[in-house]
Amino acid sequence: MVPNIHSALPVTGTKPRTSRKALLILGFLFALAAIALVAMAVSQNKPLPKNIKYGIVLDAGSSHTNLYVYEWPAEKENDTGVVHQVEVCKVEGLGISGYSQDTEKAGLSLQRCMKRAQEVVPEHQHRETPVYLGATAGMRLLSLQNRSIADRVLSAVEKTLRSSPFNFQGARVISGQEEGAYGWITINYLLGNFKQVTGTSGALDLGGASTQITFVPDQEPIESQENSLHFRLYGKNYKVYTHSFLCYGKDQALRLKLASDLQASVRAPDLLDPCFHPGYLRIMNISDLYTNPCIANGEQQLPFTQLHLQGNGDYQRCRMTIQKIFNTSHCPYSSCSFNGIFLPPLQGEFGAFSAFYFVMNFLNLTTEKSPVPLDKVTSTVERFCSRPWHKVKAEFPKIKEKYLSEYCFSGTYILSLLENGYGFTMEKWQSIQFLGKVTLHVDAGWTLGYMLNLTNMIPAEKPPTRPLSHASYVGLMVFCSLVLVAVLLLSWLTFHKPKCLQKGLI
Ligand SMILES: O=c1[nH]cnc2c1ncn2[C@@H]1O[C@H](COP(=O)(O)OP(=O)(O)O)[C@@H](O)[C@H]1O
Ligand SMILES: [Ca+2]
Repeated sequence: MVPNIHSALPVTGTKPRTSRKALLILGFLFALAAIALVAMAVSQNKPLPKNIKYGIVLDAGSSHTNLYVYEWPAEKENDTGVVHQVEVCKVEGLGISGYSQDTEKAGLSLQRCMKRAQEVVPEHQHRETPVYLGATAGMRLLSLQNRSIADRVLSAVEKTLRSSPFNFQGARVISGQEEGAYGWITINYLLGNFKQVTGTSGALDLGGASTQITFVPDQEPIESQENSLHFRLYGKNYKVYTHSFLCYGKDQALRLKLASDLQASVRAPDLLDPCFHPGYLRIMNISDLYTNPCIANGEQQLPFTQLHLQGNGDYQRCRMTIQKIFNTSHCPYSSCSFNGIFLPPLQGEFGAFSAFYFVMNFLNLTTEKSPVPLDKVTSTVERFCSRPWHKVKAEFPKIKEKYLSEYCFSGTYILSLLENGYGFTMEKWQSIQFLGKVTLHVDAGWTLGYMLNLTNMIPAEKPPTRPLSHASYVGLMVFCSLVLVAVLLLSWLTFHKPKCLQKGLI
């Protein structure tokens, strides 16, 4: 019997409509689930609101104190180069070691910059923000001279720091080794050298009372223990040479030179000084010259109390007088810098900062992209020294007279130290870069390295990395969800639609 097509109509007509509805609902649910999946993945993995951390370090140098405020994203703490310097506050007045006569003032002097730090760090983060003070060569010298006064100065600065709302983590004199090591860590961290296969960069720091040289030498082992440091950073071992020359910062070196000139002269109160400009005159108290352990005795034998320095701006002679403060007569190692201190052959690139930079920058010797050749540096310093003092003063009326009058000596001293002291030849000179800031905003110096170390921000081993970045992860999740929906739709069309189409019902 031929089936009655008409009688079948109502039956076959209602069934597909019901299953189509069900399929539509199913499809809708799947799409909804897929969208929910994507939404969940996005919301779950989107970066948390930016969580910034702060750290404060006070660099209590021999000439003055600087306060640095650093910030970094909390979630990237163990990456390199993520720390920014958000503030540098220059403390007015003397370096803390200069308050030996009135130790309380050392603490009070820091108050203005501590207030400034309170404005920079958001109030709700004051309590968790660590504050460190590291004192360098000025305090090293004061400790050698009078330990109890040095301790009183440290107690006074500690009192000020403790009374601030920040998390006080200590005020101490750091060793010359630490100063060298942290300067080296700072520049290599900021240059990203710890995570690259390229080598590290050496660090040259010139202060007022000490100077540091730090680099990874080719030669092993490092012949003297006290010049040898071992680090394991981001899964790599570093054997680093460092030395800090106490009394060879530029201010103490000038005193060493004057004391040596006095010894060599007829011991008259008038001294012709080739390291100052022609026409420059400075009157110094002899007692000021012999006030610290850099210059041992000698004062008592002098028949006058004041020294009259008269500049004659002679670079070559200045170099010769400076040369006398480097003793190169003995070396108990395979090679030495001066004063019998071990120095392995110089290796790699060097970043020279602090006063190395201030002086070279003043002389316009840091502006060019590639390093200025040694002979050009020498002729620039030579020319500058020969200029009459009144002309120099007239040209730079805004520069502090103390700095301006000493750029001739400082420039000559830098050349003597680097060329004769450390052995930077014409060729090796080209590997020195004079740096004020390493990256855009961060000053080169030991403070950042000190903070990175004390906050454990440089891990010994490589931190585990996620296989995918956040963006690729979300992208992949979206893509997979879309594929899922497409497959479901396709399978629905493949298994159901043909049946309906066959019957011409859709
Ligand atoms: O603008 C400048 N021009 C020249 N020298 C500067 C300038 N600013 C700072 N200095 C010098 O840089 C040196 C900084 O030494 P610091 O006070 O850090 O001593 P330290 O590191 O030996 O303890 C001092 O000799 C200071 O006079
Ligand atoms: Ca310094």
